[in-house]
This record gives sequence, structure tokens and C-alpha cells, in this order.
Amino acid sequence: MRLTNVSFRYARGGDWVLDGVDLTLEPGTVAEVTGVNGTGKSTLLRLVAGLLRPVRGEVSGRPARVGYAPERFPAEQPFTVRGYLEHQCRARRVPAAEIGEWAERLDYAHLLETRLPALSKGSAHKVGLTQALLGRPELLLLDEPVAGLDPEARDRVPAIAAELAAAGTRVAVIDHQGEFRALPGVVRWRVAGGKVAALPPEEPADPRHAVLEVKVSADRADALAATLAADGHEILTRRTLA
Ligand SMILES: Nc1ncnc2c1ncn2[C@@H]1O[C@H](COP(=O)(O)OP(=O)(O)OP(=O)(O)O)[C@@H](O)[C@H]1O
Repeated sequence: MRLTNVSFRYARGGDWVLDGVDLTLEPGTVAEVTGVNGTGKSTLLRLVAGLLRPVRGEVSGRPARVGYAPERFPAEQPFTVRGYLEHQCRARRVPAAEIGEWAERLDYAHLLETRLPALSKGSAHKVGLTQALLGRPELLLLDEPVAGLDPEARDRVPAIAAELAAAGTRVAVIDHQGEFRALPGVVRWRVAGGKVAALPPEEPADPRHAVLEVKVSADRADALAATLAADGHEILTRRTLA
């Protein structure tokens, strides 16, 4: 899917939150949305999800099945966890058997008959994540998915996202905790000043290697580079000093 020249502001005549954003999100990609507080990360996620419409520009190629987990799950609803999730399953034509599966994986199966307002913050957050995961969406948007979760769940949520991505789901996630950064192939969307820069995956940390920057005579540079390459070292840059 693609965002083409997307601009958004909440009020006519107000400041643009996003201004001329171009992005693509390929199947199977996990994008980590980064940026300081208030730059427009959640706004970007809601535009990608289709919950907000661009004021200018276009979002195209959005898949049919979209899952969105907001930063705060609205738990003030008069349903049990099971009742709420069954309703979500019916709305999305997903078999209700999935409820038990996610409740087991996120470790809250003992709370299925509890009323939503009586849940702890972390447990309510797990229910919010579950409604986004139901039916294994083709596009999954997660706003701070591990904030307030116990350590086991903090590990499981990135693993679940990676599992869905491996099956082709496009994932975009805001994660101040950094739990998604270690997933293989994560691209980063850096939001700043109304723009979004798409950065390639970070090089994985590799303590077995070090980088030396060495100044050598220009007339010996080629011979030294050849010797180092023959010894199995990698020449990362070669430049002439002005
Ligand atoms: N519903 C809204 N109505 C008006 N302005 C809003 C609304 N939601 C967000 N904003 C404003 O849009 C800007 C971007 O907000 P957004 O929540 O997208 O930022 P963010 O990067 O996700 O922030 P944080 O890291 O603090 O969650 C902020 O100036 C915010 O005040």
C-alpha cells in the first residue's frame, strides 16, 4: 500500500501535523514508527488504518482486513471480555474459537468472563491487542502494544507480529519500549517536522567485528586495500583527503 503526498491537520486553518508524506508498506514488512512526543506518529497510524482521511493526498492499496490496536483500550464498556470479543468476531466474520487461542497466547484466559471495566490496565490492553489480531489481518497497526505488559507478554507480542509478517501481513508499530527493533528486517519511519523519512533496517549489532578508520599514504592505498581484502577484511569506505 502507498501514501502519496499525504497531508493532515485536525482543524481547518490549524497547523499541519503531516505535510506531503510519501510512504510504501509492502506485504510482510514491519515498520517501526519513531519520533519525539507529539510529532504525529499516532496520527500517521490512524491515516494508514483508514480511521482518519488525508486532507490532501491519497492512501491507496489498503488491504481489506485491517487490525488497529490503539494506545489506550476503551475498557468502559458493559461487556465481559468474551462477550466483547465474540461481538468483534461476528463483525469480522471470524470464528469465535480464535478468542481462546489469543487469550491463551497472551495469558489472560482466566479473565474471559470478567467485565471489561474490572480489568487491570495491562489485561485491558491485551484485550485491545486481541481485537486487532482477530482474523489475522493483512494490515496491522499497533500503537504502543507492549506498554504496561508483563515481561512474558512483552516478548510474545513482537513474536506474534513477526509471525503475521512472515505470512504477509504489513505491520506498522509505535514502540517507545524498543521491543520491535530487534525483529529481523524492521524498517523505520522517522516522523519529524511533518515529514516521514523511511530508513533502512539497522545493521544488527555484531560484537565480533570492529571498524577502524586509518589514514594511509595515497600512493599506497590501493596496495594496502588489496592486502587487507586478501586477508579477509572488508573495505567499507575509501576517500582522498582534500
Ligand atoms: N484528536 C485530535 N484533535 C486535535 N489535535 C490532535 C488530536 N490528536 C492529536 N492531535 C495533535 O496532533 C499532533 C500529533 O499528535 P500525535 O498523537 O499523532 O503525536 P505522537 O507522535 O503520536 O505523540 P506521542 O508520542 O506523545 O504519543 C499533536 O500536536 C497533537 O496535539
